[in-house]
Amino acid sequence: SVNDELLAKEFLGDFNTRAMDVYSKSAFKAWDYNTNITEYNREQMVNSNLETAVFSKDMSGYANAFDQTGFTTDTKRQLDSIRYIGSAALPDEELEELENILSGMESRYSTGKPCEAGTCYSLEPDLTRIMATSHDYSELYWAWNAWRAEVGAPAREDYTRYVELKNQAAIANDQPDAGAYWRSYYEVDNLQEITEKLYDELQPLYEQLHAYVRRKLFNRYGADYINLRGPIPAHILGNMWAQSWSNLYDICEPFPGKQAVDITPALVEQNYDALRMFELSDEFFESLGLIKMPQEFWDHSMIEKPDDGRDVVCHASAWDFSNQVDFRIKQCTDITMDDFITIHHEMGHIEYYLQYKDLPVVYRGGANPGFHEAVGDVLALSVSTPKHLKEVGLIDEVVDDQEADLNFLMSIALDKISFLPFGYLMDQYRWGIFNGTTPESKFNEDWWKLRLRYQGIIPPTTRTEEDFDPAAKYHIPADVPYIRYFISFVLQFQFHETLCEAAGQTQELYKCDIYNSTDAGTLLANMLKMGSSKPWPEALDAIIGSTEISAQSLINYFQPLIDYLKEQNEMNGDTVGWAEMYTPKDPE
Ligand SMILES: O=C(CCC(O)(O)[C@H](Cc1ccccc1)NC(=O)c1ccccc1)N[C@@H](Cc1ccccc1)C(=O)O
Ligand SMILES: [Zn+2]
Repeated sequence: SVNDELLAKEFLGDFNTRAMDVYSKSAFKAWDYNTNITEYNREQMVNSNLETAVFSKDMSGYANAFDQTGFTTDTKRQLDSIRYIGSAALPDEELEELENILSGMESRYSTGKPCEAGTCYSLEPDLTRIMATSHDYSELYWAWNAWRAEVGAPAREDYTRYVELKNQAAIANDQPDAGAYWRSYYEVDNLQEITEKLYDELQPLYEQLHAYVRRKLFNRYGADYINLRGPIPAHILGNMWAQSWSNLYDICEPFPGKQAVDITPALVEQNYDALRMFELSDEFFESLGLIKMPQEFWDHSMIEKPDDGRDVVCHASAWDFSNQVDFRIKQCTDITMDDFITIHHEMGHIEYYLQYKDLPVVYRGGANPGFHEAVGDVLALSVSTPKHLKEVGLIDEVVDDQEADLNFLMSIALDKISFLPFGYLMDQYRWGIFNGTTPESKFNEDWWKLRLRYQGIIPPTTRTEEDFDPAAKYHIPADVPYIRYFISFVLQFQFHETLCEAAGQTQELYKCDIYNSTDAGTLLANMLKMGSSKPWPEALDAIIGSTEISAQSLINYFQPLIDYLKEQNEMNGDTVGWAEMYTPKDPE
């Protein structure tokens, strides 16, 4: 083996040039498929991925040939990131099988359209709108079941083979299973302990919100469907996966009519379209002195669902074409507050791409995947404040008192606190499958055990192993890890706290809006510029001055609401938790 750092650096330079070319070609093929799902585009993408895998395998061989003794940390870090190549480590035949399974699962999910009485319903926007706006127990029941029948159960066979191939690839990358391989992105040997500790600290907040919301749903749907000491039926929480409950704001509002916080009506009234929503978001990023979206972004992004009958992957994503020029968002934007927030989330990914675009390709990633998910959400915390929404004309007046504050905190909690158990359980579930704890015979049973244990929800109707409900959530058939979002939801409040200090905002954290603060922007940008060139505690230290991830900032932010929820639950005589199992009545 070669112990020559000059040679290693020459190899790394050569790799960087060739990798940009190879990755760029396959990104454009993937873009063509994602924005126009056809058999031809699918095959083009699969073949391109197979070519990329040949390149990755070659490069991994070269990187492995170096004896790193005495090499600098940076050279070692770059070589190591080239050595581990994911599914490309599979033999050609297995890799092709996996690529076909992956694109097949993605197609099934993205083209799924359940039909009823001659009308067919897409997930976005049709079923999403029903789940968000309907108060009809049986209509919600239909949408919830129809989606799972269409894209869940049919994915089960593919998923079983997917698990085998993913584990085979992990072993070829010196990892015991695919879950261990995914966790290795975080470069710590105790990620499960870290996330479990965070969850234990946050669980009390969730169970207060759960009890409060259960009471409100009891008032709406009655004792036939809601048990005040039990779990909540999964289909009446305003979201297809019960992962964010902001669409229940109308029945959860602490002080009705005191302070409007839902801007969906205003967006529609003021004739906002997707482009104007994107421009408003970009303007916020620019106000911090961050890099604005380049012209290519505006020229080539797909920000609306095409109306020419094409099938597209509607689930939002942000793309880096590895050529330091092309950066795009693909989103089927609906004119809602939810989608306005998602725009910031996706633009946060693009901002990260722009900030690290001149680093070596191997360092063009988040400090850890949770960092990448947090960037846009941090800015959205400022954008969502009544103060900011008034400044951009989306609400008429700001009421500045305790009651208005609680209304606002409730609207944010219904997104952020409700998400925590879901963000936590998604990969608990998949880690359990990958390490063999959950056998194929219990794929659905174990899913609902976790959904009950962490979210306190139950299916509205009996589920069996004929079903495969996890596959009704994009990230499962799309092979996208999820613990990144749980970590992001904790990190984003630590970032928010620090950026608010940098912006000289001294009042309560939940009132802070960093708009126009280039001091805050600079602090954020300096961390983003690091990409994945250093272990994530160093990036965390660079922005917040500590290497520790902590739930304390999130708890501080919501403290007034937590007190309110405890008071309300006690006043209603409601016990927190969901110990009493029951079966909701079937809808008429
Ligand atoms: O899935 C997303 C947003 C899509 C995305 O931006 O995270 C996207 C997912 C994805 C899609 C295709 C392939 C891989 C990942 N991720 C990115 O576009 C992305 C990922 C890593 C780096 C840069 C961009 N959000 C999650 C969780 C979430 C986050 C924030 C608010 C609400 C909900 C969800 O909807 O369940
Ligand atoms: Zn994201």
